[in-house]
Amino acid sequence: MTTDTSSSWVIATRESRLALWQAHHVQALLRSRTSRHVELLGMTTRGDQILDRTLSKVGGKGLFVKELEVALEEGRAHLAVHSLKDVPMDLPPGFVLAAILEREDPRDAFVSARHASLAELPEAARVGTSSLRRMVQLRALRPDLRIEPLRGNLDTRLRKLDEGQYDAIVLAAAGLKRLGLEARIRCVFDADEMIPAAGQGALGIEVRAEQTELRELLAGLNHEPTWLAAHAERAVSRALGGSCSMPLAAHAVWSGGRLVLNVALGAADDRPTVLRARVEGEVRDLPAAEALGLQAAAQLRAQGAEQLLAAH
Ligand SMILES: NCc1[nH]cc(CCC(=O)O)c1CC(=O)O
Repeated sequence: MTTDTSSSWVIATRESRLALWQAHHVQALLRSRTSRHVELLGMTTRGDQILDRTLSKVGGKGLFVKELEVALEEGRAHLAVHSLKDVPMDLPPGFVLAAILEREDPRDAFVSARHASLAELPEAARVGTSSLRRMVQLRALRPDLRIEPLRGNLDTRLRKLDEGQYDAIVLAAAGLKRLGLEARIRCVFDADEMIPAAGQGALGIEVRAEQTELRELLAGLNHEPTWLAAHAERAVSRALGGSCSMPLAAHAVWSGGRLVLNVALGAADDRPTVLRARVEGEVRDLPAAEALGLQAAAQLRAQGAEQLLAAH
């Protein structure tokens, strides 16, 4: 089924405030580079319908992406804008990432009404967070805290904090900044101490592989340093099995022309173990970026990643 969309590019997007901000951002960038109309097609995904449950228990991040891919497949839309963090490591056959935009702040943020930082939280304070990755790292930093699941879109999470369900919450700085909620951030975590998720803070644009004209247009939006860093991060996850029920952190930064990749892997159960590794290299192309990711994964395996993964 293909409709006549020859005069416009249609962007498939989820309808959360953050997703719409991101889609409008890409729409504006594209409008300055093409004479075609650029329109949005808002959609509700399975992931949005079940926001009250921990995602890793109901099938993972792919739930935010699938419906958008169906729209691309059916020709109702041409490109899908995603938070790269939510994009599974392997796309279905026929789909490609056409561009990754320059990364916004990749760090996690600490939000609280009464407390200025994690260190200032009283003993046994309740901290809400939505990801296993944050849970295991928070537990390593402050074993006394009561770390509790927190689901929902950004506004919902902030509301639950404001209602007093938690003493503090931890979430991505990028989302808060994009929505003009930066003032809610009391402090950001050092990315070495609370390592971000693969792709955090970056936007990925997905298209059907055969859309050559569109891919050329989107190549102009690609930010090469972010593209390489994100692929190194994503390679770690793929090498370890790529499941989002895995509390894996992977974050790469450029330093003096070299790419430095920090990774951490925790246990999904109550064990306090967090394995960490740091690798770096001169990375000039995609194969080198992915090789760096594999090297980091190998270091985690050498420390016993298998036993942690086996428990999932
Ligand atoms: N998992 C949901 C999600 N996907 C992307 C972001 C934030 C923006 C980004 O990382 O690009 C968030 C919210 C969060 O983790 O707090």
